[in-house]
Amino acid sequence: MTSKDTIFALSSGALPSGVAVIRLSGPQSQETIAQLCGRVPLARHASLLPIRDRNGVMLDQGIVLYFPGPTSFTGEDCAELQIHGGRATVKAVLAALSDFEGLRSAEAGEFSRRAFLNGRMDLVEAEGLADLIVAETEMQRRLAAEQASGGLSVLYDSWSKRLTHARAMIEAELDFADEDDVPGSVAAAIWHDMSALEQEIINHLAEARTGEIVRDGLNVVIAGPPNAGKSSLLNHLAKRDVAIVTDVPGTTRDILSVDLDLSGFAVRLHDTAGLRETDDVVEREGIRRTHLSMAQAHLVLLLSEEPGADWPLLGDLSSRPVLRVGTKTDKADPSWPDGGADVMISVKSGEGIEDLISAIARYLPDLESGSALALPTRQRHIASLTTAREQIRRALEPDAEGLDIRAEYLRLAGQALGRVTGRVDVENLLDVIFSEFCIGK
Ligand SMILES: Nc1nc2c(c(=O)[nH]1)N(C=O)[C@@H](CNc1ccc(C(=O)N[C@@H](CCC(=O)O)C(=O)O)cc1)CN2
Ligand SMILES: Nc1nc2c(ncn2[C@@H]2O[C@H](COP(=O)(O)OP(=O)(O)OP(=O)(O)O)[C@@H](O)[C@H]2O)c(=O)[nH]1
Ligand SMILES: [Mg+2]
Repeated sequence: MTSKDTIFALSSGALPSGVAVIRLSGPQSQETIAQLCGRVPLARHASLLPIRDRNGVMLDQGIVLYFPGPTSFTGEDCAELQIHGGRATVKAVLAALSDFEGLRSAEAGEFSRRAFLNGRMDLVEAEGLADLIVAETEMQRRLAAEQASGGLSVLYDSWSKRLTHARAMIEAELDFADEDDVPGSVAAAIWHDMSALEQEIINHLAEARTGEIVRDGLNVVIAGPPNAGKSSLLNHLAKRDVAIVTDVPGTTRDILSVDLDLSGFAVRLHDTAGLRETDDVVEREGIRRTHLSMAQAHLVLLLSEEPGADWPLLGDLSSRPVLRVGTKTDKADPSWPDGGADVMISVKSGEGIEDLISAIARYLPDLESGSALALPTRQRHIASLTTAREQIRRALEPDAEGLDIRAEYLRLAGQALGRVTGRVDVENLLDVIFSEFCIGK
């Protein structure tokens, strides 16, 4: 399938840059390059060519590439203009491209979308590619790279195959059980495998939390009474003055978030409004938001200058894991009790900060270095995988209805899996039947 429009876009990053890459995809890619550059380079060979507008005015000299479909990134004819990355240069070349009839700017993700529609990659891979581009930490990169290169797709496809095979066996038993060349009760053997498959999906889904933490970061909420030093800690860990710090209790009202890289993992730190009874409407709204973010946290850092006194007051604040952090140790009399603090810190002296970071790191997933990260990451996948699991469970119920109904549950499970990779197919059911038995004799 080819799209009618030829699309183009600046595919490299922010300008100015040393070199800027403009990509084209669609039926007019070749003709556009011919007119713009005077000739079309040999397929997949870089050529240094002039780039001229329709009046023959030279805009730049660039490295030009032509990738004929279907063996291109999108599966369509593609081209690349690698030009000087000045704002005006890029603007002029993009304007020259707009002048061509039938060419238009690409929408967000449109190259990948075409690659998917042309069967160059599946949905999971396309999503992995999108994650790879925004990956900021080593773990995010590894997770996205595994997904973009088809690691997850292989797993999901193998599950789909098993479901299809099971259905084929049931179909065969239903349709041809009275014929000699189909072994009797062959379907019985597949229930064992379906039960194993259900368990594999359960195990995979059990890693969804890890996948989400790796992809979206560990959510760490800094909470505690006003003036405890929450914003000071955020600034200290972020190594910049993100939050306003004053000695006025109730300074922070909005939630401020900062992303940190902790041993290759993304950690999202949230500074919050100090918890106290107040009549100030704005501060009350801030405190309401503090409670909301605490409820969603993977970890709450409960800060207090007077640990022993505050914690009982703060009471059962969080249903989430909590680290009790005593603050401003530089001010405190060393003989004071720590009130059961997990860590004592001072942002002024730096004391205890490394201990705090180590304590937070203990809440990060324990992943083997170098191993493939085939984890579910997106709600979309998790929802469909859960549906698949539920349908398999139904098919396995001991008092389930007849074979035909149980086969239907397996079909629905396969459909749910197919929605994950974006290749819901039914055609290969017949292929499997014919390859396993000589029915068409
Ligand atoms: N200059 C440039 N660099 C780039 C990209 C690009 O589009 N342009 N990529 C964009 O994401 C990534 C590389 N990904 C790509 C994936 C497939 C094909 C491609 O043309 N595949 C054909 C032919 C493969 C071959 O040469 O053997 C194919 O698979 O049939 C190109 C780039 C990263 N670097
Ligand atoms: N000596 C000392 N002072 C600190 C330390 N940490 C914070 N402070 C001071 O404590 C005061 C309050 O700090 P903030 O970081 O604004 O406290 P907060 O918990 O964000 O307060 P609210 O936003 O009002 O809830 C400021 O005057 C800080 O300079 C510390 O480690 N040592
Ligand atoms: Mg604050």
